[in-house]
This record gives sequence, structure tokens and C-alpha cells, in this order.
Amino acid sequence: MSRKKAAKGKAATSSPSAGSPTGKGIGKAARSSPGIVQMNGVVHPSRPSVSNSSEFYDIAFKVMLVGDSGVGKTCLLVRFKDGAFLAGSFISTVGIDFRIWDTAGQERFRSVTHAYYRDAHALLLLYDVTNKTSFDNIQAWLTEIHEYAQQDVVLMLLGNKADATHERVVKREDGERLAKEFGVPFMETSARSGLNVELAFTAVAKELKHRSMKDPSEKFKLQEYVSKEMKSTGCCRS
Ligand SMILES: Nc1nc2c(ncn2[C@@H]2O[C@H](COP(=O)(O)OP(=O)(O)OP(=O)(O)O)[C@@H](O)[C@H]2O)c(=O)[nH]1
Ligand SMILES: [Mg+2]
Repeated sequence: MSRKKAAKGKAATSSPSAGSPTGKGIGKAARSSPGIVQMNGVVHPSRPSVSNSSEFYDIAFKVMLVGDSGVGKTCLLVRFKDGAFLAGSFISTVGIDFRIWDTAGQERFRSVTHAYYRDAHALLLLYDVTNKTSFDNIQAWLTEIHEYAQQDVVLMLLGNKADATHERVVKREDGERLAKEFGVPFMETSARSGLNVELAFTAVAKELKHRSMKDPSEKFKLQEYVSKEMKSTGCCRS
């Protein structure tokens, strides 16, 4: 994915477990849980190395997974990091979960999320294709992102649980339309089957790497890269 100085990137999740971005508290899809993935990037002289205990990176990118509770953020992260599906009963992320340590908290963690937004380099915004509410809440999430995230944050919309064919209520075309409307790259994913998981993170990492190299001669086009990769592997469309 990108050049390593030492060990593999570290992953973590956090969850404020507060209301949806609309603040309306919408049933089962009412809580948010961003996760953070630090991706190691490229050598860049103007940027300091980042040390995290025993691990060193030339650049650590902060990528957050955001979206309603239950859309599959933790599962997507686990699938990407460990290559496995987190089966079993749904354990909602509470507070900040750094894989091993977990801080509990409900509404008061909202401010923590906003603080995380501020220095996030990329946001993977998820909805669940089997949950219409989570899709309807995307606009509110985008509003929140525009309010709290950096203006140039790398953003990608993901329709997760694409494997759940029978339960699907949001068509792929609906996701595509919404993404187009807001000018955000889009793809469907499945933490269960692994569909597009690697691609989603790789595409974001490539975009971040490109930006960090500050090479204006060649602009990386995230959506084009995603479409090309999908075509070349012949996969990834549910
Ligand atoms: N079929 C299917 N189920 C999934 C997928 N991803 C997650 N799930 C299920 O969805 C439920 C919620 O997944 P989580 O990853 O815990 O959801 P989350 O977004 O982290 O939720 P919070 O931490 O509460 O914000 C679990 O029961 C998972 O097994 C997927 O790709 N396909
Ligand atoms: Mg979670």
C-alpha cells in the first residue's frame, strides 16, 4: 500500500455513542462510532516521523470510519486489519476503542469525535445497504463533516453489507446518485465477504500519499482509480 519505515500501521476505533448527526436519535441507527486507522505513508522531508511506542512511520495518516451505529465500521476495520469477519453478536463500540483499551461514554464523547474530525486526513463514511435510515442520515453526516473536518479531508462514501442480498433496501444506484450529488467517491463494501475492503483503504492511502508528495503535475483521481481497479479485477460489484 505504501512504504513502511518499520512496522505495520496501527488501527483503532473510537465511539462517542451519541446521537445521529441530526441529533434526533433515530432508532437502531442512532449512534456514531468513528474509527481511526493510521496508515504509514511515504518519506517526506518536511514531515516528522511519527512514533507510536515501538512503531515508527514516516507519516501517519489519520483515517476515521464514521456513520450510524451498526453500519459495520468496526467489522470493516477488523476485516482490513486482520482479514477476518468479526462474527457473532453485535457489540457496539463505546467511547474510544484502541483495540485493547476501551473508554466508555455516551453523549459526552461527541466533543471527542469532533476533536478527532479536526485533524483527520481521511474519512470513510459508511451506511448499511440493509438499513434505509443509515442511508438517509448520510446527508446529515456530510453536514457534520463539513462543519468539523478539514476542508481538504479525503472523503469516501461506502455502502456496506453488500453481501446481504436478501435484506438489501438501498440500491447501489441510490448510493451512486448520492455520491455524485455530493462529489464524493463511492463504492459498496462487505466486511463479511471482504468485497472492496482492501480497495477502499488502498484508494484512500494512495490519495493521501499523492497529496503528501505534493506533486502538482499529476493529480490522483480517486474515483477513477477505484473504477479502474474494479474493472481490472472484474470483481467488486454486487
Ligand atoms: N452481513 C453483514 N453484516 C455485517 C457486515 N459488517 C458488519 N456486519 C454486522 O453488523 C453489525 C454491526 O457491526 P459493527 O462493525 O459492530 O458496527 P459499527 O458501525 O462499528 O457500530 P457502532 O460501534 O455501534 O458504531 C454486527 O452484527 C456485524 O456482524 C457486513 O459486511 N455484512
Ligand atoms: Mg463499532
